[in-house]
Amino acid sequence: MDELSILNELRKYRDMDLDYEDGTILGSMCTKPHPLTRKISEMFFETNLGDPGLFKGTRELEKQAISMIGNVLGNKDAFGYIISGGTEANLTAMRAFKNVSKKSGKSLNIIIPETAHFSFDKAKDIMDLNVIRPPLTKYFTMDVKFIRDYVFDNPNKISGIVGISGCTELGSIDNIAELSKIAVDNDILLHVDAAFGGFVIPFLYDKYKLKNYRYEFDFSLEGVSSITIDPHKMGLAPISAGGILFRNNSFKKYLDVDSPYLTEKQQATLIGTRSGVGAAATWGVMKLLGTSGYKKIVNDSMEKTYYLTRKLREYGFKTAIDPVINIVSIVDEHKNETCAKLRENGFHVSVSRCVDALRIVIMPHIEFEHIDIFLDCLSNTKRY
Ligand SMILES: CC1=C(O)/C(=C\N=C/Cc2ccc(O)cc2)C(COP(=O)(O)O)=CN1
Repeated sequence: MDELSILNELRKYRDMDLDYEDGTILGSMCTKPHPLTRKISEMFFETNLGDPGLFKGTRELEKQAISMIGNVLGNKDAFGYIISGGTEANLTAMRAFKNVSKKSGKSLNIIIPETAHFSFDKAKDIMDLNVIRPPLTKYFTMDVKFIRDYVFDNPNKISGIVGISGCTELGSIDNIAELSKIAVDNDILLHVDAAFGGFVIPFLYDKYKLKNYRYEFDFSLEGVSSITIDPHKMGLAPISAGGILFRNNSFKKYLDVDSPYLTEKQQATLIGTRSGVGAAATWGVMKLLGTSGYKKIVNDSMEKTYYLTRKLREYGFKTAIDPVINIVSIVDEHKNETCAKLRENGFHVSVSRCVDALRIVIMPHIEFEHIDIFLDCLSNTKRY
């Protein structure tokens, strides 16, 4: 085949994919990347941060991107990497937990909520974590009184806590401020999974903040040791661009392995060969949008979230919780059937595991008219 026929053949497959701009993708936490990142991808498409001595400029951009994200998270000394995604970021944090615990002689007992993303199931499988699941409050956050008592009753037995800032299914935000105090009081590591919430919560207008939640989650809380925050979700960077940040580079020794044949003699990331596109695109889109740009994106999404929630109630639907961030959970005891029918009608929603509800994520590609069309489709689906 010559190049043109290869491209024509590939186009046939690409045309089978859905398009964010159609407004029918309602269950995704990714969206159309910012147009600037297309040019950046082209510029950096052959770079390899797995051998950074060959790509010193790209490595510098990764460091600056981490520093920019660190500034958003209240820590200019943050250490970390722009990696494949939130899964790799969470695995990396658990790997650091495991190695710190090994050094301190603590057993690998980690408190992780049921609302955690399934990447922690992979971490448990790979690293034999002993996971403790605390009870949840009616706001789908961990019961911090239970955690404080449990840690007190099991001195020196808990090596880490994972808190979620914007959980995958419902968007709930754990009480990180309280978890931070527990972590400091008991010399426990605290990892915050803000894969989705990290590019939402710092930019959220107060008028969208609910009184039942504590929104602080970043390094300004003394007990937070690491944070997952993904530019390829609400950061508008292209896939793959996940982020893992640690409070400082003292954590690097818990991640490094010798990499004798590379330009750097030690490598900390799980993935070896890795494109520099994610790092460069994160740098570019953050420079372009800045705080005001992300505030506009986030609060426009919240406006649409509130619009959907208001209209749902007019149609007689209920939400499992009031929207904490741009995620809406529509109570539906027949969630799987409804999800299938909506899909037959061209709408791609997802379902929650922890409640009987449809899960809608109002990403920047969703417009008000998309919401109106979806609501009509949902209402017709539920009528019969
Ligand atoms: C709190 C948290 C998450 O909501 C999460 C992913 N979430 C959602 C990933 C997703 C993206 C697009 C799509 O169409 C469907 C799902 C991950 C893993 O992030 P990933 O490895 O980049 O997918 C970690 N933590």
